[in-house]
Amino acid sequence: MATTLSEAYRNHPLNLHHIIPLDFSSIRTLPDSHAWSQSNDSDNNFSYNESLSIPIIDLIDPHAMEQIGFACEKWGVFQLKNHGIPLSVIEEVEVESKKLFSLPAEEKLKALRSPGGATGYGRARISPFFPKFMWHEGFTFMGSSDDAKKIWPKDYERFCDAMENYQNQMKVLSEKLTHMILTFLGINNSSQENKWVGSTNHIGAIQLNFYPCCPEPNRAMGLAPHTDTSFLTILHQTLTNGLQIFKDGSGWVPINPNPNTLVVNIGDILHIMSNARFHCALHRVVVNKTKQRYSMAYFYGPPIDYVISPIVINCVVPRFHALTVKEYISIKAKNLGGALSLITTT
Ligand SMILES: O=C(O)CCC(=O)C(=O)O
Ligand SMILES: [Fe+2]
Repeated sequence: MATTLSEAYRNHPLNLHHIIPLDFSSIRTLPDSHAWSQSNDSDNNFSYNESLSIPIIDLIDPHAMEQIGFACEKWGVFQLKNHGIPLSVIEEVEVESKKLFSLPAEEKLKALRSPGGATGYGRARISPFFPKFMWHEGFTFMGSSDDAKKIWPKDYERFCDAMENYQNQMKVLSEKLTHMILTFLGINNSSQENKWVGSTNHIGAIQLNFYPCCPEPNRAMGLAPHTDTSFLTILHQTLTNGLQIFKDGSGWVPINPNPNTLVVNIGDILHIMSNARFHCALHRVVVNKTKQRYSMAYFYGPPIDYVISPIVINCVVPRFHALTVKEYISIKAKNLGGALSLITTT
């Protein structure tokens, strides 16, 4: 599974030689390399709409499937409670994540993601599309202990066990949500669209994110606006605000953390499969002056040779051309936000 996603990224090397091993904790003023706006235009860039809130769905509610379907149509994102992931599994991954990001820069750089690689420490994959650096560090894990061994040659097991437990739990939850979502879309469990769900032949990756305190949060960007390439993403965030979703007509809407609640968002692949019936949520992360923020995302989707095509019922015209996951990853790696419009049929 890990090798397959690596294969898709190998053809799109990221030029990481200009990564700034910025020791965020020692910085007192915002460097120009990280300044996204002038001090006088910051209000426009970072304003948001607090009058709206993203639905919170209880997974054990008998109507959860319909509620999830409606949330996907309206928002492309929802919050999930009673999700069944043990608190201890989430706490462990949080502890290990904090341990990793608190290391000195030179330790973390031992596991720097190679240009054609898919895992390890480094900047966000979307970085090359933006002129400024983000106030963010990331680490991608896909089941292998190789990167952790570079950082902790003898003492990597705790970290890897925590990541693996989290990954296994997230996979089970993703499969459950996927069955509910496909059923909502009118696809039965034995059909072709469902075959990858529950098999080992899928893509599952953990993305650890860290947003250090920032001296000028109104001029810096934690994670720039993007949609996820996944089928769906499940995210745990620590108790610091920062994640926002873009809603047409309303602007940026915060998804502030709720204890014991995960955030689930629709990625490009499900947006295509739903023939654009489901929204794929554009999201970003803003930063904070006094509070650090961590998040742990699990990206879930079909294997790279799976053909993504819109599920169309009642002679509705497909809005996207069919293509493999690998082809879509390749288009996204070159076009980011423009990728979907390149595969539309009209
Ligand atoms: O940190 C967050 O809340 C969002 C992270 C995210 O969007 C991502 O890893 O793709
Ligand atoms: Fe994301």
